[in-house]
Amino acid sequence: MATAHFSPCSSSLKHHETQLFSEFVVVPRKSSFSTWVSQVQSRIQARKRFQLKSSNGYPLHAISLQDTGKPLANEHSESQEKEASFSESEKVGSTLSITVIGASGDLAKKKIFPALFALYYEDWLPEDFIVFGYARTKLTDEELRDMISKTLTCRIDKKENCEDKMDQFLKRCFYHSGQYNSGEHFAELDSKLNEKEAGKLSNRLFYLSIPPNIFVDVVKCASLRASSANGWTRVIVEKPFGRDSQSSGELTRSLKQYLKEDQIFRIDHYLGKELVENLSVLRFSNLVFEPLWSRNCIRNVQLIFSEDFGTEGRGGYFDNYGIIRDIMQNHLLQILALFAMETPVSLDAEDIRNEKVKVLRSMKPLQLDDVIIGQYKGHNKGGKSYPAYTDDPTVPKDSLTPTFAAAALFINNARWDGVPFLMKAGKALHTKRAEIRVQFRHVPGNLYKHNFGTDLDKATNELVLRVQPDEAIYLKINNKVPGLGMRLDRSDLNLLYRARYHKEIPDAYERLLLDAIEGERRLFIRSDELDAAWALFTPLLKELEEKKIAPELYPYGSRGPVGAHYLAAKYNVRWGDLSGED
Ligand SMILES: NC(=O)C1=CN([C@@H]2O[C@H](COP(=O)(O)OP(=O)(O)OC[C@H]3O[C@@H](n4cnc5c(N)ncnc54)[C@H](OP(=O)(O)O)[C@@H]3O)[C@@H](O)[C@H]2O)C=CC1
Ligand SMILES: O=C1O[C@H](COP(=O)(O)O)[C@@H](O)[C@H](O)[C@H]1O
Repeated sequence: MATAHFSPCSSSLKHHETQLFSEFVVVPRKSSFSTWVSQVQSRIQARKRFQLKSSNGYPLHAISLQDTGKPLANEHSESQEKEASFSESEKVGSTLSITVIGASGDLAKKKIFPALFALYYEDWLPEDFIVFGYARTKLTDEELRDMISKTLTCRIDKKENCEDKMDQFLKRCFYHSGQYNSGEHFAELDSKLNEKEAGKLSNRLFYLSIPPNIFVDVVKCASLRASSANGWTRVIVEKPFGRDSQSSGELTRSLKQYLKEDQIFRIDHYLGKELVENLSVLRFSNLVFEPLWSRNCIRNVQLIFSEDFGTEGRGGYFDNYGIIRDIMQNHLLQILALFAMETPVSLDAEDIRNEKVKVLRSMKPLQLDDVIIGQYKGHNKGGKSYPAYTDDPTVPKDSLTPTFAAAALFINNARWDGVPFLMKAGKALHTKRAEIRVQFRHVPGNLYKHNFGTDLDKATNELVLRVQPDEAIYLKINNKVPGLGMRLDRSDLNLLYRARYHKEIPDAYERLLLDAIEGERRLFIRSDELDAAWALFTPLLKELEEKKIAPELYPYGSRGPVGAHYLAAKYNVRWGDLSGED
C-alpha cells in the first residue's frame, strides 16, 4: 500500500471536504482515483453525521479510509478483527450486501425497501452495495423490483431524478426464494451473494423482517454464511423480542449460540424517530432544561401513543401480544429510559445504554392496580360503521387481548422518587399521535394565582415533545395579555418543525438502517436492557392473563376507557393538555 497526499484540486470534492480530510487521507495504489474520491465522500458524510460525537471525544482518526462502512463507535468484534487481517487493497474493494428476510411482507414493503431507497437517493449507502430479498413466496428478480417500485411510497417520491435513481436502485435488487429453516436454500442465497460480491471484502447485513418464531431458524442458517463471508455480518432483529422474561431470555440465548451480542441489532423504531433522538439534545445541550429535570420541578411525565385505526390486517399477530407488549414494553419504555437517565459519560452507545439500564433496573415492577386495560368495540359514526377488535376473523370472539392500556410507573431513585410516569397506548382511538408531556409543579407562592381562578393546574408549565404527526416541541407558559389591565394568557413557545426546518424528516427506518450499516449501536437495544424491560412487565402480564382480567370496552374512534382518567386522578394527574386546548 502506497500513500499519496490528497490533492485539493480535485473537482469532485468540495473545499471544506478537502480540509476535513487532508490531515490523514491516503490513496491506496490499486484503487482508481474516482473510486477513492467517492469513498472519501461517503466517509465525509458519515463524519458529518457524527460531528457532534467527534467533538465530544472521538479522535478524528477514528474514521479512516481503510474502514469499510465501519464503526464510528468503539466497536471491537470478531468480524472487525477479521477485517483487520485483510490487506488494504482488499478492503478498498469492499461491498455491502443487505438481505431482507421476509421480503414479501408488510414491513419490508412499507418501511425497509423505501428506507433503503431513500438512503441510496441521498447517497448514504456505500458505492458498492446490493440488496437481496428472501422469502418463501416465489418471485423473480424482476417481480421483486416491480413490487418495490409499485409499493414504494416514501418522502423521495416527488424529488428530482427520482425515477432515474429508482431504476439504478432496482438494478441492485435481487431475490431468492427459500424456506426459513433450510440450510440448502440459504447456501443457494450465499452462492448468489458471493457471485455478486465478486471476491471483494463483503459486509453483510441481514434484516429479519419475519415473525419472531422463525428468527432462530434463520439466524442458524444465516450465521453459517457468516463463516464464508469475509467482512462483518450483522443481523437486525425486529420486535417482538419474546412475550415475557422467559421467552425473551430463551430467544437471546438461542441467538447468541450463533451470533455475538455485537452482531445483533435489536430494532425499536421509535428510537429512530427524530423527536426521540432530539430528547437528549434538548436536555443535555440547553442549560435551561437540565436543572428542572427531576422531582424538584416535574410533577408528572406522560408518554402517549394513540392510533386512529384498529389492528386491521394484523389481528393474528396482535392477539398473541396485545398493546402492552406491542407498544408499552418497548417503544414507550425506551422513551421513558432515555428521558429519565442520568447524564451518560459520553455519547458512546455503551455509555448511553448503561444509563438506560440503570433507570429500568430502578423501576418498581408494575402492579395490577396501577394499570387499566381496554378493548375497542364496534361503533357507528356519521353513517359509517367501525368494527370491533373481535370482528377480525383472525381474532377469537372471546379474546381478552387489550388494544388499550394505561399505566403508572415509578422510578425509585433520588432524581425521580414519587414522580408518576404515566403511559397510555391505544388503537382505534379518536386521533393518531405520539407525544411526551412533562407537567411541571405549581409556582410556589405564585403572585398571580388569583388570575387563574381555582384551578392552579392550569397555571403550570408544560413541555410537550410531539413525536408525530407534525413534529414539534412546545412549552406552555403564562403570559400577560397586552393592554392596560392584568389578564393572563396561556400561550406556547413553539418550535414547529415544518415552520423552522424546510426539509422532510427522514423515516426512523432510514436512520436505523444507516446506523446498523455503520455499526452504531446507540439506538439499538442491548440484551440487559431487554431483560430489565421484561422484568418490569412480566409479572403484570402474567397476572392479567392468569386472572383473565376483562378489558373495559371503548367505542372505536373514542378517547378510550374512562378508567384511564381514574388511574391518572389517583396520582393527581390530568392527561394531555391541562388547559384543554389540544
Ligand atoms: N408491519 C409492521 O408495521 C411492523 C412489523 N414489525 C415486526 O416486523 C416483522 C415483520 O412484520 P410483517 O412484515 O408485518 O410480517 P408479515 O406477517 O407480513 O410477515 C413477513 C413475511 O414472513 C413470512 N411469514 C409470515 N408468516 C409466517 C409464518 N407463520 N411462517 C413462516 N413465514 C411466515 C411471509 O413471507 P413468505 O410467506 O413469502 O415466506 C411474510 O411475507 C415481525 O416481527 C413484526 O412483528 C414491527 C413493527 C411494525
Ligand atoms: O411497532 C409498532 O409500531 C406501529 C406504529 O409505528 P408508527 O411508526 O407508525 O407510529 C404500530 O402500528 C404497530 O402495532 C407496532 O407493532
